[in-house]
Amino acid sequence: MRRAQVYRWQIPMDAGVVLRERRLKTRDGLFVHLQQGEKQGWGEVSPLPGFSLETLDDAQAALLTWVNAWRDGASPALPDVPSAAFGISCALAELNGTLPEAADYRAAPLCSGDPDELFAALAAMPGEKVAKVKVGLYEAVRDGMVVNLLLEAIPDLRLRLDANRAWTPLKAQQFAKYVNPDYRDRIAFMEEPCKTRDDSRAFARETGIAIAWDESLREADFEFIAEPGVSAVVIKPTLTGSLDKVREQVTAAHALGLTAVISSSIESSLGLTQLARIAAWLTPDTIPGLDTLNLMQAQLVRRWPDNSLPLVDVEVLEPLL
Ligand SMILES: O=C(O)CCC(=O)C1=CC=C[C@@H](O)[C@@H]1C(=O)O
Ligand SMILES: [Mg+2]
Repeated sequence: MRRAQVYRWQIPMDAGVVLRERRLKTRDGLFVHLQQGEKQGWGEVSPLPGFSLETLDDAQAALLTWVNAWRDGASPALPDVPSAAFGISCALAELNGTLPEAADYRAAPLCSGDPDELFAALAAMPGEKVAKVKVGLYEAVRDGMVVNLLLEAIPDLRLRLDANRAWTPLKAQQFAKYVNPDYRDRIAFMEEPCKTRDDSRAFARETGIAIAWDESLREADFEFIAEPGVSAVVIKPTLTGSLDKVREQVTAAHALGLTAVISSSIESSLGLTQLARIAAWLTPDTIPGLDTLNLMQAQLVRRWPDNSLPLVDVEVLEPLL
C-alpha cells in the first residue's frame, strides 16, 4: 500500500540575507514524504526566489498532481518544474535505497561580509582549507583587498569567489589589480564575474584567474564544453531538476575535466543533508558548497551534524493532504 503526505513550511531567515537585491525574510518550501510498505523517503521542494523560474505555488501544484497519481498506484513522469522534479526524485531514491547514506558534511565556509568570521571558521576546519567569498556587493577594490589579505594570512587556503555577474569588465579589472599575481592560482575559481559570458571569458584570459559557470548552466544556450580559463561548474540541484539530470551534468563536467561543485539553493536542513549525500556520492573529491544553514533560524525534520539551531519536528508542519 502506498501512502503520501506533503507539508508546507516557512522558516525565518537571519536579518541580513539579501538575494538579487531583495531581502529574504523567510524561506518557504514543501516536503514530500512517500511510504510504500516498510519503505519510505523524503524530498524537499523549495524553489529559490530570484533564482528559480517557478513560484512555490507552481511547484506545489506540480507536486500535488504527481503525489496524488503516485498514491493511486500509477508511475507518473516527473514534473518539468525543476524544484518539484528534484524533491520527488530524492524521495523516490530514498524509498528505493538508491541515494547512499554516506554524506560529505565538509561545507566550504561562506563569507559575505566580515573576513574575521572566516578566519575563525577556517581555523576550525580540518584538512583541505577551501572557503567561498561573495564579491561584487561592495567596491571592487575592497573585494580585491579582502581576497589578498585572506590568501596572504592563510598560506594553505584556496578560495572560491562569486560575483553573481555583478561586474562590468572595468570593475572586474579593478578587483584583479589588487590581487597579488602570485596568489591568483589559489583562487580555485571565480563564479560568473561579469554580466555576459564573453566578458567573463575575457576576465579569465586577461587576469589568469579561473572562472566557473553557475547561472549560465540554467540558460537555454548553455553547453558543456571545455574552454580555456573555465575550471568548474556549480550545480544547484533544486534549480536543475531530477537526480538523473544532476547526475548527467556531473558526468558531463567530469568528462571535460571540469570540477563539479554541488551547491545549495538555501534549502532547509533536510534538503541540505540530502545534498551532502549527493555530493559524497557524485563528487567525492570536491568539497560541496553547502554552508547556508546558518542563514536560517531553525532546522527542519533532520539535523545537520553538530549544528546548534533548534529543530522543528514533522508534527509541527502543516500537512496539505
Ligand atoms: O555555493 C555555495 O558555496 C553556497 C551557496 C551560494 O553561494 C548561493 C546559493 C544561492 C544563491 C546565491 O546567493 C549563491 C550563489 O550564487 O551561488
Ligand atoms: Mg553562484
